[in-house]
Amino acid sequence: MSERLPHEKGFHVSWDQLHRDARALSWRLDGRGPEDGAWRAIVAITRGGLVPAMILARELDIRVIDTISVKSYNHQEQREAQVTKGPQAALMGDGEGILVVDDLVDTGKTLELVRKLYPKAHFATVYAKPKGRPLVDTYITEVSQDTWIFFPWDMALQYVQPYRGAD
Ligand SMILES: O=P(O)(O)OC[C@H]1O[C@H](OP(=O)(O)OP(=O)(O)O)[C@H](O)[C@@H]1O
Ligand code: HPA
Ligand SMILES: [Mg+2]
Repeated sequence: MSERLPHEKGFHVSWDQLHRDARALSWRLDGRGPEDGAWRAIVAITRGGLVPAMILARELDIRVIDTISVKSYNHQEQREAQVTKGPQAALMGDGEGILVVDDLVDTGKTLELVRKLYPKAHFATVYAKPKGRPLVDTYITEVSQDTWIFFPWDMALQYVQPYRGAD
């Protein structure tokens, strides 16, 4: 977390916004697969990639879906990523025709690791920050590096005091 916090700004994403942005991502990816425009499968990077992956799979009519789990570790300031669960090797090959999906790219460490494993895959995220942008092929919305993106699964509705009448 050391390099993740504190952040100057917050970008709050509702379920509705995420749904719209993931749909927009699917329109951008439609017909761009290597064989007649088709994608062979979607691979979601857990856990954040699972929700966008479902929406893309629905929009693009892709029914072969697998996952890759990447865990980040802190070793004296340096964040290292490690794969703790991979997708089916027979499905993946070098990644040709595979759409690898995540919710966002931040420093790019996660995508860097997955890219090394599947260099021919297409990497798509809904959101991107400048540092990670070179590692993603297609994304929808960019936010600055000092912005923390708050996803709907990490939030809850809360009571707020009226503008007049607090304390
Ligand atoms: O570009 P990076 O700096 O690597 O950061 C981006 C990754 O970090 C978050 O996942 P996290 O590792 O927090 O796990 P989660 O998806 O299970 O929440 C996010 O969902 C991306 O996968
Ligand atoms: O901005 C972010 N929001 C949520 N999770 C994240 N993981 C890396 N960066 C972020
Ligand atoms: Mg993640």
